[in-house]
Amino acid sequence: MLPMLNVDQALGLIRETVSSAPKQASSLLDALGSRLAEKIVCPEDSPPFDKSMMDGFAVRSSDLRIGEIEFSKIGELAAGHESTLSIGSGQTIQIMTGAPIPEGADVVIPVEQSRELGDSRICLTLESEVASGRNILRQGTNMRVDEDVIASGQLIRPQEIALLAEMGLAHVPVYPKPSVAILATGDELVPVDATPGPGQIRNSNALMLAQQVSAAGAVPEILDIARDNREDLRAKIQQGLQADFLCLSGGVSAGKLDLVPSELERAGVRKVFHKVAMKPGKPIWFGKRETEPASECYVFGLPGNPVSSMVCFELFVRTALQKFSGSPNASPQLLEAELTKKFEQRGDRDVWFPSIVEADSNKLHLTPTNWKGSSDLRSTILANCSALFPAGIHTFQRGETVQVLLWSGSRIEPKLTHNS
Ligand SMILES: Nc1nc2c(c(=O)[nH]1)N[C@H]1C(S)=C(S)[C@@H](COP(=O)(O)OP(=O)(O)OC[C@H]3O[C@@H](n4cnc5c(N)ncnc54)[C@H](O)[C@@H]3O)O[C@H]1N2
Ligand code: MOO
Repeated sequence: MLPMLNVDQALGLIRETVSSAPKQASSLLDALGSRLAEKIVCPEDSPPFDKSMMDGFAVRSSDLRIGEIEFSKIGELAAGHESTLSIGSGQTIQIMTGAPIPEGADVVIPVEQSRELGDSRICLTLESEVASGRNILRQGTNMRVDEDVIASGQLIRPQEIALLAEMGLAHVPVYPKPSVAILATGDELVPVDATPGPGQIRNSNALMLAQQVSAAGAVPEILDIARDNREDLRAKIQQGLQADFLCLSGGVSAGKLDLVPSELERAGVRKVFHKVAMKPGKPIWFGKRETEPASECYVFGLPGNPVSSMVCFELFVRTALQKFSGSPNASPQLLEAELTKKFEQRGDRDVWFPSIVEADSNKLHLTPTNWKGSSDLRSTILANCSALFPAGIHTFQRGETVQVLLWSGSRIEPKLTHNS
């Protein structure tokens, strides 16, 4: 029998298997959270003209010296307007922030350094020398025409939207946000608002996975629970395969009613891997339906235990979604943190242990929770990450460095010291 894959090998297979989605045009309003599918080249200089950075008086620097100097004011210029006047020696135009610098001027003296003398006479007071260009933002200072300004694959955040808007790009090429169907399987499951009968439990995985999908920038659709019979499962799998991704939970291990792998293969989903040497999450299944490009679907069979589903999503599904969405480096972002106490484990699988990572001014600190296993959701409430404790090492000492996977929707809080 082949040895079970490790997490890195499984991630490698996911990156090899998942291609990025065909690009499409998106309006700027809808582009938030998508990735750019082409690099963006600057179509015009920014700023497009030399502009004033202060409300003040535009003058020639050659007229300036320390002390008080009188000027004749020949006009006023607000942002959004252009002056037809040219400034000569001894002349000034009162200018507002953002207005184009009038011809002849090469300096703006802030209004705070001015005094009206009446009869269009202005006195400017200088306490130190002023060089040409003071308080003027020259055309093209921020970016020049034909420069590459945003790389393909860049995540579109509010500031990308603003820069694209500044460049006049109302529609941009993006990788579309993936649609993700979520299919919980199991005869024991009832909807969250139903009262469980004997042997039944509530379907908590579907809602959790939907939130993880949203946090990953994708679009979830929760399907009705599939029952542990081939007909129902088959019909719901067909429904789920219409999405870009299908995430099932449950039914992937070795039980008699674990029908998911065989029904997926029957539906034309080619298995890429089944089982990874990790805890929680060992029975995870991954495959791709590739009948025609238009109906490609990537399928994850996530183990039904809630913490297993959650951690497998964070490690594997997120990585696949990143690749599909055009991320240039799709992979879980692992941080390094120092153990606050000794930790011991047994077992032959790498353990991704629900833990608390906190920050002080110079490092991250890691405290494992009192986790009781794959069904123990409660411990995850205190936690914000999984800490990786590799198989084969039984004792991890306080102060040792461990790798940490921050969960989606979680943040790192400052570590409270004894004095605080
Ligand atoms: N003989 C073996 N048995 C098991 C193995 C194995 O290798 N050999 N692996 C174990 C491991 S590890 C895990 S993890 C589980 C995963 O099993 P399945 O993916 O087949 O999941 P189920 O058996 O359907 O459910 C497991 C557990 O989770 C509960 N569950 C399922 N769906 C949901 C849901 N939507 N919301 C909340 N809870 C859910 C379910 O009731 C079970 O208690 O298999 C081990 N067995
Ligand atoms: O791998 Mo299972 O997810 O331990 O419980």
